Amino acid sequence: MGRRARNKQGAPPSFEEIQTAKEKRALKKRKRLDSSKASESPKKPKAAKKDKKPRKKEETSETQGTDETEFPADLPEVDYDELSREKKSLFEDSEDDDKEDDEDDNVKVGTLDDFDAEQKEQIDDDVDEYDSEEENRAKPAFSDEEDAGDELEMEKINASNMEKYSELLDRRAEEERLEAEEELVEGAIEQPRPKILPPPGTEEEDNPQNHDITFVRTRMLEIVKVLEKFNELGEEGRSRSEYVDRLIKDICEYYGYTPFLAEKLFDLFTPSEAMEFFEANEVHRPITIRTNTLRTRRRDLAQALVNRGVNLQPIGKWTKVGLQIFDSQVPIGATPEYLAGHYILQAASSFLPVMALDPHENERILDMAAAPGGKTTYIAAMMKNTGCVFANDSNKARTKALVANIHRLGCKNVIVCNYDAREFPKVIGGFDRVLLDAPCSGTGVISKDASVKTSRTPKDFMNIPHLQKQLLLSAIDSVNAHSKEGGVITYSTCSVTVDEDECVVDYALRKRPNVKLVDTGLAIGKEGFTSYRGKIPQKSFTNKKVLPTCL
Ligand SMILES: C[S@@+](CC[C@H](N)C(=O)[O-])C[C@H]1O[C@@H](n2cnc3c(N)ncnc32)[C@H](O)[C@@H]1O
Repeated sequence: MGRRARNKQGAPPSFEEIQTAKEKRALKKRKRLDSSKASESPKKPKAAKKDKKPRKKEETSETQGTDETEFPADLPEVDYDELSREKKSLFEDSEDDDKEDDEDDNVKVGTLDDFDAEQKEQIDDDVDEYDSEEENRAKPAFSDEEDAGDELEMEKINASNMEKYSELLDRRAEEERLEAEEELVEGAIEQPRPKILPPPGTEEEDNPQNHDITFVRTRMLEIVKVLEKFNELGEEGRSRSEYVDRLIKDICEYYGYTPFLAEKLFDLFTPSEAMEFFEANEVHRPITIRTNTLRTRRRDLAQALVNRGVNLQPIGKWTKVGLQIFDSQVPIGATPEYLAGHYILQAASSFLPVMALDPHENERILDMAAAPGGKTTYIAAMMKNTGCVFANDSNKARTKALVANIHRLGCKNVIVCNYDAREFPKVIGGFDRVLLDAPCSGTGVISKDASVKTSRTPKDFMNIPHLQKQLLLSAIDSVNAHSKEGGVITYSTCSVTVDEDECVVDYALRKRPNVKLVDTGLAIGKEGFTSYRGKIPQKSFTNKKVLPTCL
């Protein structure tokens, strides 16, 4: 069965990851031991050269602590080395307009240099101790198999090796965290057939243990471990469903979901994937912006924002318009560049439906559920303000934000309309491409809207898919199947449930046999479900868009 793409950010390590890390660490320890022995050999006089104080663990965490206080709690932690590298690569990026970019390649961004200097200053204090450690310990003590050679060269921290040094510190902190997590789980798990479930009759919710979140968290991890290897670890006389029931209750207690939604979401994944999913929903998504190429280029925008004290980097290789914001001395939604429409605050994932739609210049495009316009304005930019985009939304109040964004971003090829999109084929048809970014339950954006955890009911998962199915049929009926290059529909939601995604597409394919699935051409993402509880007879839908074949 295909599984959903995992969002690794902020998620706890899976048990497989813990296991792999454990083996890696054992290997490293052996290497360290070997190299310590080697360092005692008289051939390495350096190890005994100076009498410097050994590095203290707390100093590493203190540095991290300072970093944390420098940033607001809702912003992600920053890997400054990575950031610095990415910043530099940002200015080496080849954008669409390569020629102009070449001219700007030598542009000097003062704050980038300042940033490098600051970064160096920050670690300068550590350098002496690092030197001493470098000399007192066996050299490859931090080393991984892959970079042991490089580290042997690291005589002293300097501009060229400070990134490596920082990576080593990060790795060490990560190792310690994993070890702690591992001990937590293994402490209870390593004995055969541990008794994790409360004895029958003591399950009552007034049992104070069931509300002690540390206890509940440990138990969740233990139960997941058992469920992953039930035959080996399941307690005799206890069924799998007893473990699952306890786990669902613990998920509700710990993360605050209703039992209905916790179970619905849990059922989409393996137990450890489910835990990663629930954990990821507790972590704020990165703040990202999309460059409005109708007004500026990403390089110029980045430079302007860096000059205002914004720490940023490109989102990834798959987008040339996205930037991730780490921290900022100014409100990102109120800079002069924002007001001038040089960018829009937009989740990186929301670029993807538009990239899959792949709008071309001079086409006629329908965005069926468009407010507040993040995707409409991207479509307009990709079309370079040519052709025509119909931006529709049934909610009149929301069209105000849509109009405001269209104006701010300078989109001149957009017509805003306010219909129930189910009626759209009767209003106007013959579009080259249609985007249906459907209204949905929001189960994929719980980190943004935690109210979903308690507000969604079983009825929602009947009514919402029903509307989505009707909208998708309208989308298909609004497209011109004979369109030269187009005839394409992209269906997207912010939800992870099969009812709202695969089942909706499956329904449309059955109702409109002239339609077929085509690849999105996106470089990221994973295959979705090919079957789910006997519901989906079709092939995988993820990373597919809908293409009506000629009638
Ligand atoms: C997920 S949001 C769209 C977000 C938008 N595409 C963007 O990128 O900014 C779904 C939208 O569908 C609209 N909507 C709900 N039911 C609709 C219907 N029957 N016809 C058209 N729009 C509808 C909602 O008002 C909401 O604005």
